[in-house]
Amino acid sequence: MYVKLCGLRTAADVATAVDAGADAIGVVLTASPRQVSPETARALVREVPSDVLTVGVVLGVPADEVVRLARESGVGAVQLHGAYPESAFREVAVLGVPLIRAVGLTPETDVRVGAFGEDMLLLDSPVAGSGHRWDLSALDGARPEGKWLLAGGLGPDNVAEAVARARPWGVDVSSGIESSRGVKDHGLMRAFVAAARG
Ligand SMILES: O=C(O)c1ccccc1NCC(=O)[C@H](O)[C@H](O)COP(=O)(O)O
Repeated sequence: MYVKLCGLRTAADVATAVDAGADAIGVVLTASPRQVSPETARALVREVPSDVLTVGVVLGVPADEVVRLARESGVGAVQLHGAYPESAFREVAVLGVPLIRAVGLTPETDVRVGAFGEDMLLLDSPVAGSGHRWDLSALDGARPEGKWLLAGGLGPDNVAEAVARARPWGVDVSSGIESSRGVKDHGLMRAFVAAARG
């Protein structure tokens, strides 16, 4: 089970994620209570061992700005949230790093991993980083195959049940490992990784 911990903001968050065994860590580079500057992101990702993927998370900024933010921060992958067209993925692909397409699941969603040139698909609640769960029965007629991550309102207490129901390749979390908005709880981070793999 691939585990990504998102919205990290401090060196202690990153050290805890790595020590807990996360496969990927996310830093939010655009408007959010969890946003970090490219300079802060660069300092954080520098501390991450090469076998842990560092993901820059973006929403609502144009593709050329995504490229600039990724270069300035030095992240090893980019997660594009929301209504980015395929052309935006082509533009961001100039970075030569793995891309994650993060979307809410609707009847119109293309659930083929790689349909937009991405390396992973992330199925999330309609409002990114909100901690809201969504109805997993929507997957019944539209289950992706391959490298897809489940997100949206997951936490240590519900991730095992959600994994059993949705059978994703991996999971992603932000709100469910926080003590308050934007503040990671290191105990919850460790508990989440253990529960996801349990
Ligand atoms: O966290 C944010 O504030 C955020 C802002 C803009 C784009 C994405 C954002 N977060 C993405 C994530 O944290 C996760 O990929 C995912 O949405 C899960 O969030 P949560 O439901 O809080 O676990």
